[in-house]
Amino acid sequence: MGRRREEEGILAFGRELGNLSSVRGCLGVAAAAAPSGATVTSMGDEHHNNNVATVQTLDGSFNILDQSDQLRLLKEILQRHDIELKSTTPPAFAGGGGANGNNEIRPITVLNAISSLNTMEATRGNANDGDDVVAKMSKRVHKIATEIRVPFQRAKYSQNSVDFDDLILLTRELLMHHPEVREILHRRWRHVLVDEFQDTSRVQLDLVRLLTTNSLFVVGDGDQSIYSWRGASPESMSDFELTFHDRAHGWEELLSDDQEDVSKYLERIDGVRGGREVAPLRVKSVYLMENYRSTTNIVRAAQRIISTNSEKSNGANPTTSAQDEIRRDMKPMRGDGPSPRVLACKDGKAEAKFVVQTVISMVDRGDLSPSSTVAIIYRTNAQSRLLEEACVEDNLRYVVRGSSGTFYKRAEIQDCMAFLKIMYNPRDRSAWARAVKAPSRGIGETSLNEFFRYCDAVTEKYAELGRNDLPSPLDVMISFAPAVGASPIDISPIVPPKDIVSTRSMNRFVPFASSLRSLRRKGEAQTVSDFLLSVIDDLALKSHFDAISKTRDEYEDRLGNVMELVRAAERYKTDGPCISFSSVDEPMETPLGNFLDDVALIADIAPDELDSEDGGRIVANLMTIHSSKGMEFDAVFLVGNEEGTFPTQRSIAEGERSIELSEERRLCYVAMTRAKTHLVLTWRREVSFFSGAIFKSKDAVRSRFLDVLVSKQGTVPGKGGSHPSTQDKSNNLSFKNGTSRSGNVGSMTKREMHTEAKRLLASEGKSWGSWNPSSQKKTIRQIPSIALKSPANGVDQRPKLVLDQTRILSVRDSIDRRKVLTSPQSQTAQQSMVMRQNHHSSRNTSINVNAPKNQSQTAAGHSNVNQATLSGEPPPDDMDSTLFFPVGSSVKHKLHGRGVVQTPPNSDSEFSKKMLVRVKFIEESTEWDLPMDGLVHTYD
Ligand SMILES: Nc1ncnc2c1ncn2[C@@H]1O[C@H](COP(=O)(O)OP(=O)(O)OP(=O)(O)O)[C@@H](O)[C@H]1O
Repeated sequence: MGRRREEEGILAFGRELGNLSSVRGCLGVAAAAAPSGATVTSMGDEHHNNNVATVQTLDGSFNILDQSDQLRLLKEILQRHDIELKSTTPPAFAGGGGANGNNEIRPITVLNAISSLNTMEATRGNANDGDDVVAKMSKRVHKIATEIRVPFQRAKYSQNSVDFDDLILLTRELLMHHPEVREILHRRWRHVLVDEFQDTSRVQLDLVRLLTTNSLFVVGDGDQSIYSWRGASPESMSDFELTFHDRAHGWEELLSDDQEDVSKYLERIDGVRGGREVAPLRVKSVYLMENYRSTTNIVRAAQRIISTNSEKSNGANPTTSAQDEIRRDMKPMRGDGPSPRVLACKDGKAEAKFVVQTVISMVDRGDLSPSSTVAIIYRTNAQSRLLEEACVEDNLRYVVRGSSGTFYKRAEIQDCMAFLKIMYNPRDRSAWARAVKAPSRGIGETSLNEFFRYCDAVTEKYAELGRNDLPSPLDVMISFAPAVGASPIDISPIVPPKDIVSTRSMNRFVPFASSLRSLRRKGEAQTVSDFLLSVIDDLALKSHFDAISKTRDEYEDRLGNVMELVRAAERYKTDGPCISFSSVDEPMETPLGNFLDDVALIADIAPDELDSEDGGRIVANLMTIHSSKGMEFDAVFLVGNEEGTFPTQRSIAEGERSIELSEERRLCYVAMTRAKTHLVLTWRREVSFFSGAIFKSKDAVRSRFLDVLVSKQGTVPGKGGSHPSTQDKSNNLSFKNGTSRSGNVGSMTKREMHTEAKRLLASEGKSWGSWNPSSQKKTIRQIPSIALKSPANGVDQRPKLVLDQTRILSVRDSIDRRKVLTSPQSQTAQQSMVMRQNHHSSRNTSINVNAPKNQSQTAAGHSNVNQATLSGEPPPDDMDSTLFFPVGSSVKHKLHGRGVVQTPPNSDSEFSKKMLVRVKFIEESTEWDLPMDGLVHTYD
């Protein structure tokens, strides 16, 4: 509205350079604007460690050091101070000193420690960023970081350079201690907008405060705060009012030298004369109560995950927080949609297959169109491997989003593969080029070319001599190793290396050649997966992955990927030793060859980017939860929901109310809220883990997040929640404003409920108009609660609807069942009859706030029906059908015999509510939709 652009400051705190421009600009402006002498780091003396003797200065043309620049500088400083990151004392436990399993401290750890100390120093006196990290630092890391923190700073500033932390910390310091600089920025930016406010750290918040004069607009969702590991403080959002409300300006209490009357100050910077009254800041919170993205069922399911009730450790005395109230009042605008589904799969392979085939069948059935958007979301990058393979196998187009890219193209995977390739096909020069650099051995391009030239010379000489025992490049490299016993091939007398290979290169080749010789021997005895482990150990690849990782998380992510590669190689473990050099001339089908071929097939198909010309087919977007932030998809599949995977083992170890576990919960919320219409959550009954030197399988435990979803009581049985039986049954209406996904209300369709509600209201002489939401917010109760009588005390004017626990009528009598299930058609018809019958009983017995409990139980139980006695494990009461009978699992039915659970129809949102399971029976080869209580699992 005619406002000058420069009046609006948009702050972005992301680490990506693009996003940093505004913060850089801020410091740039500040530095340029600072009067001579008020240089950015002059506050070093005042506020930094007193050891900073020399005042360093930055000018406006400073450059920003990225992490590799920082590490280089750090190593220099460490060297100058004679500080060794390696320790002479043996490690107390694997990974104790550094992430790479030995007692070496990683340079990145020191860098992060310095960052935390700087933040602590800058925010001294406050419970602030860095405290936790400092508390968790080892003594040695703390000591080193303390010793070199100041020299490191000084070195940076002397080069007129800053790092990412400095951008924020220095700007904050500058604005705190130089009112003239602050004023320049206040004049320039009168309106500040911060997006993703939930991800701001305390220091960033200070910066926002310092820049705020009289207008600040922040947007965020505390439930989506997923970057606490990067310093984000989820409280930024909830404490917003506390921070700003009734303050004269943002920087109140942050500055000691702020003397000027605020109204005069604002008049001055506005250029307005004449005593305008300046009101204190008033925080106005606007809750966006309409959700245009997701269906009601998805919104309610996600709310169940995030609600504070689900965090109660013992389920006792569940209270509803104000935040929960607001969440519950959220009005989804897209109708109910299908229920989110929870499914158990046998293992990772079955899970991947299920997800991919479900996507394909959803398109076939018309639930999705080819242009629909689909995401397959997982917690860690390594999980993409099986999903990618399943996509390739079933010809589903896919793309891996996020920086990690497709599995087999990840750096650490390609490094490992390079060694396998040179073992299998030593003439693969690209593999050599990669292998010699993993890790760096000082073998550069020149040395490598010398090696290749020497190989060529050997080939020529052997041809010239007419010899048919031409050594491979691997033989050639191994021939450089010092002879151990009788060397099988001694090439040097035939082609002397010194004519081609320099001494410098030869010195580099010798240790590498020794490693390769020993590895080749192992390859002749070990399976592919064991051999891969030998490659990783013998060549110290973990240290290499450590060195190429910027953070500990990145290192762990890489290790996770590599272990996933080993797991992929396990497929060939019964095929014997991976390589055989006994018949070099005859290409043999070796396990290693088979593995490489299979990988090549997947790697070749795996797209880096999708060709838009190849449109017309649906694309699955594979990504981690973190990468999915901000996106939305018609269908979302969230996989790997087991304890230890999601939430992660590390967060579980921290305890139920830990920051880590809360963040996992928010991650789950973020993932679920990416879905617009379809949401499927899967977990694996069996997962494998690496123990000692082998993979072991173990029974997985369903994620506590899924427990919350499938538990009718809305609590977490076992893992931090009380057992369902101890819970208040009235908590059953899990998706209050939408539909119930489980059986209790599911016996009535929504239309039926409305009709029923109207009928009851009419009989009570009430009308829709008399029903008012209690909340002042825009509360929408799509299915109003109805009661025959209002409570006597008249406090709550909302009538209540109490439905009984009835699911569908269990036709347990075998003769009845035979009659009912004579054909799929008659079964469906009969089933609806059963549903209607049940509905009838609900109406008569249960829509009554005063109905005695046993009355509804009688209706629910239909206790006059004979109980079928089937051997096996009956389904527990608090689970839904698809959960308990995973697709592909074997089941037994008294009449139909053995069968296999089929994919349920996605389009039929009533299906899971009716607790039906689709089964294909072996003898009849017919598919039936049967009530789950007539089925039992078979494990043979
Ligand atoms: N007023 C509206 N009318 C119709 N659709 C809307 C409206 N506002 C938002 N939407 C749609 O709702 C979806 C979510 O909006 P948007 O991405 O802005 O939400 P968000 O708050 O940034 O979500 P998140 O933080 O969860 O990623 C988008 O598809 C958007 O087009």
